[in-house]
Amino acid sequence: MPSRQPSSFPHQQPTKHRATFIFLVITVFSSILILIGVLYLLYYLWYTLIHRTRTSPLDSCPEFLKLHRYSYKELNSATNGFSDDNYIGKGGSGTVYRGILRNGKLVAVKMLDSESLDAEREFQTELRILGGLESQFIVSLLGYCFDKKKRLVVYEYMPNRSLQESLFSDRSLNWETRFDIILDVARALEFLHRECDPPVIHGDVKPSNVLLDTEFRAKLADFGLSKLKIEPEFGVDLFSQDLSGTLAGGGVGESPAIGTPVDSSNANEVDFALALQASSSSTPTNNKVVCNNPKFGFTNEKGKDIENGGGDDWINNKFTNYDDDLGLNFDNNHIGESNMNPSDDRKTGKKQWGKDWWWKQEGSGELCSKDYVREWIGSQTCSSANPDWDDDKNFELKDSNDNENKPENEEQSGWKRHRKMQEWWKEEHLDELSNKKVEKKKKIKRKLKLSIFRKKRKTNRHNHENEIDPNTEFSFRKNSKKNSEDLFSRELSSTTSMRGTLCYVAPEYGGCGYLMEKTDIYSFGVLILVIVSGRRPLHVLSSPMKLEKANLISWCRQLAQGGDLLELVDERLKEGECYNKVQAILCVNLALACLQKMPELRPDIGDIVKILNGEMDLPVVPFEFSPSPPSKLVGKSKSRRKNNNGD
Ligand SMILES: Nc1ncnc2c1ncn2[C@@H]1O[C@H](COP(=O)(O)OP(=O)(O)OP(=O)(O)O)[C@@H](O)[C@H]1O
Repeated sequence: MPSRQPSSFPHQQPTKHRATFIFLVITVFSSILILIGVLYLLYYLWYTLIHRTRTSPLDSCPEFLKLHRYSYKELNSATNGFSDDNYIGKGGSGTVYRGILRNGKLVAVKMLDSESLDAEREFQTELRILGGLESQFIVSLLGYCFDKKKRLVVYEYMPNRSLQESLFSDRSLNWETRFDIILDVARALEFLHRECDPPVIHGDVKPSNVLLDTEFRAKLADFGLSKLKIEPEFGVDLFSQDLSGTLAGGGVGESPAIGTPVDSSNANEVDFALALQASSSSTPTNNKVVCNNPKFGFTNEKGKDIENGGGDDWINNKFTNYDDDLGLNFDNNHIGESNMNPSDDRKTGKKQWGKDWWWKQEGSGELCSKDYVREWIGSQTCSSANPDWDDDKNFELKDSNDNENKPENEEQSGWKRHRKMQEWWKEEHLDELSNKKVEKKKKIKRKLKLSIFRKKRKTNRHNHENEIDPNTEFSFRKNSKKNSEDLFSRELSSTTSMRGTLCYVAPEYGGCGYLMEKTDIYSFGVLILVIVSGRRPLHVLSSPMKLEKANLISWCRQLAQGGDLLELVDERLKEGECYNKVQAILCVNLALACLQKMPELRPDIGDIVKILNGEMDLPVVPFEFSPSPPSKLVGKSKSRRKNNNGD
């Protein structure tokens, strides 16, 4: 049998070769395609990464897309290289310059301090919130510039600058203008609280944030500290909580009370506000402690009443025993004693907070308390048209005469005081600062685990955040200028350690509590008093008689008791009797209503506008007690008032 020959072999060979060839071609092509794909992917990743670092993180937010983004070059030429000629003013977060854009539009350009993390946060908050607001009572945000480390915000230009400058300058504002400004600010708040969805809480209502146009109509500005009232941040209903459960404990280590910040990392932020508020308390007896900050370990008012078996009288006491006046109240007899955690002895031993240090006059060679306050008071020691301030200047002179042995000019002594103030604060807060540092380091570690890509950036950022330099943490004049006028020219202002502005911030907020509409209402109350009186909220004067007027809110409450509210009106208005007395009384009474300690008792902004427009009567204001300074300091004036009242 013939063997089987592979008859098809000659035909199969080329077929097999062809198949191999096709297979090879496909393999090569697909390899090339895969390679191209991988290369493209790598290129895409690289491009995105590079591109991302070159654009603003704000670009991805829809709110910012509608805002105009200016180039730094454009703003640089608009402000003539940010020249001194175009310098308008300096605030806590940056410097403001006047500028003219290429289209001829006059603008105000705020250059934020690039070093400050607060500035970065405020920059984003300002753009996110103000960028979306449109109202004739709110300053318009025209655009922004984000260039490497530089952050600039462009606003409409307000020719008459801030209310702060107008109110405390030689050109006094007449009554009509003042009343209109009050109404404008009320309308601005009405817009924010009632017409915006979600409502916006401004968080920093004060004269330097009220800007005036050509006709002196006011617009609210500076939304760097503002908040949108959105859940869940605002999910905690501050005032419908079980007060008994929350307040009864109140001691150290127990649940913090309402309005008390939960985040211990923020605790530092409130401390100084509390300290100064503590210092404002001056009634030696009968004061109840309502500070609930666990850091200080004070027993709250209700807790104390319960201890004393008087729990049911709590609400009543609230209205009759409130001391105050920048807000929180402290028992002078107990601060640093029974209410204090023994572990806090360190704080109380050296600290003078429990004893009304700011009422105390000259010390024993130590930096006296008045000097601390002077630091806070700021520019009132500089030029002013207010007759009271002349007294203050005389006092300054007297001080320097007393110290003839140590001749030093105002600038030197000012700096010396400032340094001492910083040292004092550093010493007081050293432990807290290092605790904060450790806390934040832990946070960074956690965050680093979450992201590999942003590892480097995040580390840098947070390390920077951790670099707590006590010298800058609490600085009154971070950007101090050389001349002596600037030495005192910073108004009480938001600092890196305190959110909001001292004296304007509501007691329940205290720097890091929940920002609510009623927090703005409190600040608005202070603003009304400042506008009506032409005085700053905290104003230390030389003569004992005037010392009782140092705290504007406290003084106003005393006047309310005596029924002589018009005494509060700016002397410059009183001179020619050129003001509307009915409106003035209405304003002061309204302010008192806004300054209620219990936030829910303050009127809401809708009612305030109606009251100012004469469409609604002022609600009856519950009586709140305000103390006088220690009698040895104001003995004369007190007795005089008593006599006047026929007591
Ligand atoms: N749009 C504007 N038009 C005209 N002047 C302005 C404008 N914005 C701000 N200014 C001026 O610049 C000054 C500084 O403003 P800025 O908002 O930086 O600080 P501030 O409100 O005084 O203080 P802080 O930021 O600490 O609250 C203001 O007092 C005001 O005189």
